[in-house]
Amino acid sequence: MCSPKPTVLVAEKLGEAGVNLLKQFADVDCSYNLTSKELCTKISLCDALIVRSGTKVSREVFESSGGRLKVVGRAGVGIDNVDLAAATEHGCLVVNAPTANTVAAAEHGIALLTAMARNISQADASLKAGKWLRNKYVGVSLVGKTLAVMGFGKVGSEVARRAKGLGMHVIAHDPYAPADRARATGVELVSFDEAIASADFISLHMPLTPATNKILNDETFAKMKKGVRIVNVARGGVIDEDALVRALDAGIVAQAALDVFTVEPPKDSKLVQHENVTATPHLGASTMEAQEGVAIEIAEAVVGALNGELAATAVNAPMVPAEVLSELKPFVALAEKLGRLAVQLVAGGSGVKSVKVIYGSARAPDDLDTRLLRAMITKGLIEPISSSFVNLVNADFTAKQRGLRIAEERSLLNGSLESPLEFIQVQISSVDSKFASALSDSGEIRVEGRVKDGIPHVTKVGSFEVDVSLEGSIILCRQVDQPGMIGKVGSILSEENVNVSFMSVGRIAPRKHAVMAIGVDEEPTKESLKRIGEIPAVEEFVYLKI
Ligand SMILES: NC(=O)C1=CN([C@@H]2O[C@H](COP(=O)(O)OP(=O)(O)OC[C@H]3O[C@@H](n4cnc5c(N)ncnc54)[C@H](O)[C@@H]3O)[C@@H](O)[C@H]2O)C=CC1
Ligand SMILES: O=C(O)C(=O)COP(=O)(O)O
Repeated sequence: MCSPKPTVLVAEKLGEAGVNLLKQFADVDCSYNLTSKELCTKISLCDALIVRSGTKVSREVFESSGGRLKVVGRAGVGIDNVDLAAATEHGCLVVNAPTANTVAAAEHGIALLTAMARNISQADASLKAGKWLRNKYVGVSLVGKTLAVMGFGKVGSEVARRAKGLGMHVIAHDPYAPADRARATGVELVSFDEAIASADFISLHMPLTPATNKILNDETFAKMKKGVRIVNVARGGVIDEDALVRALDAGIVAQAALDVFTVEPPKDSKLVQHENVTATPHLGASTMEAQEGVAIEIAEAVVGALNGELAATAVNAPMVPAEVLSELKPFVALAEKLGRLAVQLVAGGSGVKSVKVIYGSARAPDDLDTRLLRAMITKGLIEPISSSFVNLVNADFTAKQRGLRIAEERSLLNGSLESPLEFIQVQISSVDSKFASALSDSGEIRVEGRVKDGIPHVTKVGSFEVDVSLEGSIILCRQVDQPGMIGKVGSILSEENVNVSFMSVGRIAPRKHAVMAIGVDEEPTKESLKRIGEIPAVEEFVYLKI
């Protein structure tokens, strides 16, 4: 029998508090040191995967999951070991634990900086080998020296604060960091060239991206002060390691202290064995405190994501603050239902390519984040007509892949600022409709909805005003407006024991055309739908599953 609990694969050592937290909610499989093949085999039985930096979560892993894998949790910061594009394409959320190991990484950076400056590891090894070399291991002082912090993010800024405490003159380079935040720490932001040319010490704290890959190379080493010292607790790949060996041999770089390597564990020992290199095996985040913190942070994020909550630390989906989310929640449901409604009104054979969404709101345009709503409209539009599974993670990607363009517009209203939205309107242009009355005067399918008492309602179909809660399924029916129509349709449905939850009639003018919208709790049989269609005054009708 299938277990009702989700299964979480923990593929690398995770703090006990995190594992215990996961166990309250899921079946937890702690399997370390899996080969890529073993991981690919296991993953098809897992709903979530938790890794650190030692596991490559490649495209193959997502492909092998057969759609079951919903969340990858990175128990740490760097997500360069996770194929984010593949995760997004497979609708798999990636979350990380971005804050719990910041101080540990910064402290390790400072530990390496000071250990390197005073030859601690070399002197220790020499003493243990029975030598007493006091003249060989004369170090350099830190006070008054210039430290360039490359990447002034969470770790970089903590390193900067600590280095200032050691009496160093700290500058930083970070193209995206706000200058006032740097200034508040007493650090000047400078250009890349200025940073590397004026530094006595360089400490690397940027993520590994295509732009930072091998950012320290033969050319940039040549621009540095002779005798510069380098610390790397970021990612090995930001340094061209062969170029670093050459720079060390040439004396351009006097010393390097490295916690991270392009390939881990490093295959080529030339760098690690170099006598001017101090090396640790990726220990930046490895303190008792950081590992417990990271484990709890990631376990909470993964459990939340498996419960359908939007993760605050999502890496490949919009992060929606809790207060914004609770405000938008009923509109999220409305958005999906309007998408479902609109697409079911399209006549078979018309490809849906162009959709316009209008958000009616009294709030200023930048006070409404529509990414969540757009994703849910996309889900509503695509899921009824395909086998794709669409969620917040892959909505934009899936729409793009299907050639579906979604344009968004704001209609600024004068109403109350209390609610984030008054209405959402979905238009599908250049298609035929199986319910001609859903077409507006300008020829596109148009449905509009509002939230009433927390429940989504459709309030407009084409040019007809209706009012039906979008809870079960609905029958839309256009007829010549005349007495007795509601009774006729209602009695056909009651004969079938179909419960009518809601009924509303929208008409252009008395005794002309009207559109009747009927909400039903059960699915009517084909026969009863046929009988509704045969009522003489009925001109067209459609049954829609919401
Ligand atoms: N050795 C270890 O165990 C650990 C390593 N790390 C690594 O440390 C690095 C920094 O982590 P956090 O500070 O938490 O990340 P963060 O995202 O807070 O900071 C990174 C900073 O780098 C900047 N940046 C991006 N591109 C840049 C470029 N081309 N030049 C200069 N700066 C650039 C960003 O604007 C950002 O301010 C990451 O690579 C992370 O993976 C983090 C924790 C532990
Ligand atoms: O958080 C990070 O980016 C790290 O590099 C820490 O890696 P780890 O979790 O110790 O494998």
